Amino acid sequence: MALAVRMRVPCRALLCAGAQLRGAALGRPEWAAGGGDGARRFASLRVLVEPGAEGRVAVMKLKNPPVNSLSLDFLTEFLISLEKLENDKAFRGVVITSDCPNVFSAGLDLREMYGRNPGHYAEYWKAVQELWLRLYLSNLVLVAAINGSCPAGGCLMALTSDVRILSDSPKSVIGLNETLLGIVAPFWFKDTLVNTIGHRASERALQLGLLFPPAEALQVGLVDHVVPEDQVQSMALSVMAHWLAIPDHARQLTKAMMRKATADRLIKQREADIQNFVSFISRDSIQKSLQIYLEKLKQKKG
Ligand SMILES: CCCCCCCCCC/C=C/CC(=O)SCCNC(=O)CCNC(=O)[C@H](O)C(C)(C)COP(=O)(O)OP(=O)(O)OC[C@H]1O[C@@H](n2cnc3c(N)ncnc32)[C@H](O)[C@@H]1OP(=O)(O)O
Repeated sequence: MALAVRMRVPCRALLCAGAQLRGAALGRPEWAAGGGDGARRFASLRVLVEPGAEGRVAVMKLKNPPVNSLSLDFLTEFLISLEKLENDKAFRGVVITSDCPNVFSAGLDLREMYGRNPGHYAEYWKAVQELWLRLYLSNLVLVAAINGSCPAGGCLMALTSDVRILSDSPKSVIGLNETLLGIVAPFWFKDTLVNTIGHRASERALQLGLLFPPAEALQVGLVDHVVPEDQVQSMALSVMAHWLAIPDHARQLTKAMMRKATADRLIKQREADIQNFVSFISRDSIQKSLQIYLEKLKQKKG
């Protein structure tokens, strides 16, 4: 019952139950507690959660190598971890960072959107929506410690945070580059960007599929700080301390006031958005674009 009362996002429990079933069906343990404070430190295959130095802050490390693509399995494990943190009153803030060198997240997993059936596309898109809603409306202070490349869905994930710190490295580019793949960022990706950098800058960034290098990302307001790579984590914790100095109730209500209307737009038309996605992604022309893009990614190596 307590869980039901705390639920602000429809179907979350169902999604998580589905994830656990899928994990069980694959015959692997979903969670392994570790360390002296096992109750607070937990890990799934693809998400590592560690308490920060002061205990009020958790660090979530994305570890879905090689590039932290947001596969369905990754999304379900991430959502379960986040729910655990939301339900644990001891935690007030979360730093989200990557365990994969040079990449924060490559965004949505292209293999989930290419060559599958409509049922799979629908299940996948529902999980992507869920990720955005849960992060965007989180009561926790979220700080994205972006220690590498951050395109498309990776950028969306970072944009849900309250603060973004980007490593000052040539690999650390960030943006919604969907048009470069021949696909279109959904309205709620666009809304999140507009809420962060404004309408004109978003229009340009979205149409051109811009991936901003650190200095430009800072200038346009896509990130809040750019620091040397080895200072990303410490900067995130220091910014977090600043945000945690504000009383939770006042900060949380203010965050909801700023974000609820944007989230409600999707909540009101979730099913239609799923259907739009399924019919868009199933088009032959879109599948062809994705195929070409995937081939380009592979050829890059050879
Ligand atoms: C009007 C109607 C509206 C309807 C609405 C419908 C809208 C649909 C929108 C759907 C939205 C999508 C958002 C997305 O997130 S799409 C994903 C976009 N991501 C990218 O463009 C990033 C692609 N990747 C890279 O650029 C690079 O990989 C990297 C992140 C810069 C890292 O480079 P690095 O050199 O380290 O690594 P490699 O490129 O060699 O990659 C290693 C292997 O990983 C595979 N890979 C990379 N990215 C992805 C991915 N996103 N999904 C799946 N797999 C990925 C790559 O192919 C390599 O695989 P290999 O080892 O098997 O060759």
